[in-house]
Amino acid sequence: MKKLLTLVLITRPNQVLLGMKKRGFGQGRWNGFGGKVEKGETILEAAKRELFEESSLKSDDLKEIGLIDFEFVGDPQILEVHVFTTSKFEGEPTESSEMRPQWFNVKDIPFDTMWPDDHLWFPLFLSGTKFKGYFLFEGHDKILKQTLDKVDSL
Ligand SMILES: CNc1nc2c(ncn2C)c(=O)[nH]1
Repeated sequence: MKKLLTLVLITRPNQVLLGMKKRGFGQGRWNGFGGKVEKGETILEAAKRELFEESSLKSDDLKEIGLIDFEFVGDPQILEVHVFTTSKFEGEPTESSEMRPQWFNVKDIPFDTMWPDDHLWFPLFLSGTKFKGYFLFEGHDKILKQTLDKVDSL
């Protein structure tokens, strides 16, 4: 049982745009922008749509840089998260019902208010290294098992 999700990380020199999730899954944590892949849309189309819906930014340059499977003890649904990034975008980051956007210096990423896996793979994303990961969570704070590998292609 896999659920396809997208995650978009927008960068500008020395900075990453994150959004404070205001409700729902991951509420209270800074994260990239993204969400579910709907029927009839590609994963890339979903990433662009969610980016616009959650931040008002538009990009035709999203590049997939990571693939992460998240499993939660007791939940048969595995989240397959496709991670994209770009530094080419249009618009101004704007708060939405879902997200409050804010630019962070790459040296001050607020990992203590992000998902506990993020500090493990962010360095790979920031260095432009493609990666595949797997994280087994117990609840939303404890990682029981993990794998993280650099890959040449996704
Ligand atoms: C469970 N950890 C985790 N889940 C995420 C993330 N982004 C989207 N989803 C669903 C993330 O960074 N970590």
